[in-house]
Amino acid sequence: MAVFNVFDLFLYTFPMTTNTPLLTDLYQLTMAAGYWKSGKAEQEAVFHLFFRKLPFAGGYAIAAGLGDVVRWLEGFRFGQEELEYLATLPGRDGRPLFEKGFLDYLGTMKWQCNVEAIPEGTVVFPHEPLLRIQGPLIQAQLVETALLNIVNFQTLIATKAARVCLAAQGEPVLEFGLRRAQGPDGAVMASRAAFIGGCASTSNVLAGMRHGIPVRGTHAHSWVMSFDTELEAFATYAEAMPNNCVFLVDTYDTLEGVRHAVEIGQRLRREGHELAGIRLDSGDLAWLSIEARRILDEAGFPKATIVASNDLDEHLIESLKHQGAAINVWGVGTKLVTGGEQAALGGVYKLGAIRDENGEWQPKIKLSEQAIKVSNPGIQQVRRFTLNGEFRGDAIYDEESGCTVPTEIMHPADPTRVKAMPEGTVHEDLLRPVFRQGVLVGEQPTLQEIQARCQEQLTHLHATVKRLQHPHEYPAGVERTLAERKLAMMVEAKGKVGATA
Ligand SMILES: Nc1ncnc2c1ncn2[C@@H]1O[C@H](COP(=O)(O)OP(=O)(O)OP(=O)(O)O)[C@@H](O)[C@H]1O
Ligand SMILES: O=P(O)(O)OC[C@H]1O[C@H](OP(=O)(O)OP(=O)(O)O)[C@H](O)[C@@H]1O
Ligand SMILES: O=C(O)c1cccnc1
Repeated sequence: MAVFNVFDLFLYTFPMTTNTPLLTDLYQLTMAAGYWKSGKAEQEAVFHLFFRKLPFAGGYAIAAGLGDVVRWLEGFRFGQEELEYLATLPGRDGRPLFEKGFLDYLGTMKWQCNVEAIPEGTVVFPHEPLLRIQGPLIQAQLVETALLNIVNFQTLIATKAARVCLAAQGEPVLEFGLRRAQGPDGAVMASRAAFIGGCASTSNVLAGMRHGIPVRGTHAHSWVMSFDTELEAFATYAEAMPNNCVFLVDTYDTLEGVRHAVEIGQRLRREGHELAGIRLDSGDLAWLSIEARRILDEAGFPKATIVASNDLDEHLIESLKHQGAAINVWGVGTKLVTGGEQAALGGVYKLGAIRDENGEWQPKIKLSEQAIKVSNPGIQQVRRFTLNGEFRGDAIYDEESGCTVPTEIMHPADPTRVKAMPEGTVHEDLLRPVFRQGVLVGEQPTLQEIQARCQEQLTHLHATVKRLQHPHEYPAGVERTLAERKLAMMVEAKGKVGATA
């Protein structure tokens, strides 16, 4: 008889053990086998991870996911179980897909790449490498899919959270998304990213334990419905949880619910506790919140908060603010943790350069019919220019050839649009070392520090860039020397295509 222990059952039901190099697309492994077979595996290469289009038609994005990338890369090794599984995979003719020699090679592989990254919580723009991976071609290739998976999703959600939190104008945003998130792993990653983007807390207790995010919550309609009356429901909750009383008042009649909350609030006060607030979850949130505020204030509860939830996003919050809603805390779930109108960020991972047999770097370019999709060649760095505390422009430049001074930034899609950085700007390079030859360097920031960085970064962006709709386009592009080199490479590559056609 098969015997299950509880732990096995848990892993079976929730296989959240994604910390394995098999979190990849099969083609990475078949290419790896090809690199190994053809003797290219150890050739040094540089890849960049970047996105081409800002999410939510917004003016900026927030880099996120690096912490999980670091954890994944630290555990990057092929164990016995993984190798045994790969050995079972058949090729199209039914014979093993992978040679034993290749699997033995994978078994001895040790992560040895250099990784540079833009710190989490930094505001970032299209085409800027968020990560730069330099090392043996086979290794830099094998990590592509997992890195994209982690960074694309968390950058998307951190950006959404930043938009929601800016709309809430500094009032706390509680992330309520677990029940509607994209599976258990997606939910925990979303809670992490939402916190980076500015959320005050999460209802997701596992994310709280994993990442140290404050956990908060109210109660559900089921609590009220399980009693004969709403008053009895609030009274019983107050007895059980006197220090966590935010009553959900809209199960039957919202304003009557607020009066019941007040009645129990008075009882709590007599017993030395305080009514923390109420939550509205349906109806006209602007009108109801104003009425609820009046009732609470008149009853002597000016400090009781009014939490609102119900399919909120940054646009609804902005609208409710314009309507003068008396809401002080915003509960946001589905549209935050799923990205709402945008389900994914389209980040990509492209080869920038490869070292030839003479030890020289050969820049590489990927052509496209669409100018915006032609990749940037070289070993890239991002230089950010600041004037009087305001971010004024970002230049992607090639580290080998350097950044010209004074710096001119060419628009990524239209090289005739050039922005010269004004005199007096100070600059910093955004990509910083994370791994040196496979070894983690420096202290990793806490999630609280990352959140603080995000808040601080946003203060340096002009308000027009942060506008929810039709934001001003921040000047982020390619530095002139790199732009000219790219153009020359495009012409040369097109010539080669023409010559062979
Ligand atoms: N004053 C307002 N201005 C703009 N939108 C609002 C306002 N008040 C509520 N909304 C939004 O309108 C949508 C519909 O609200 P409504 O109360 O009809 O929700 P519902 O989903 O039908 O209610 P229930 O949750 O009880 O099913 C929600 O997304 C809600 O956040
Ligand atoms: O609307 P979202 O932004 O996704 O926020 C989360 C929603 O989840 C809950 O509703 P649900 O109907 O699941 O349970 P409830 O009985 O607690 O309201 C809560 O009341 C919110 O409305
Ligand atoms: O605590 C809450 O109020 C809560 C938690 C999850 C989803 N909706 C609301």
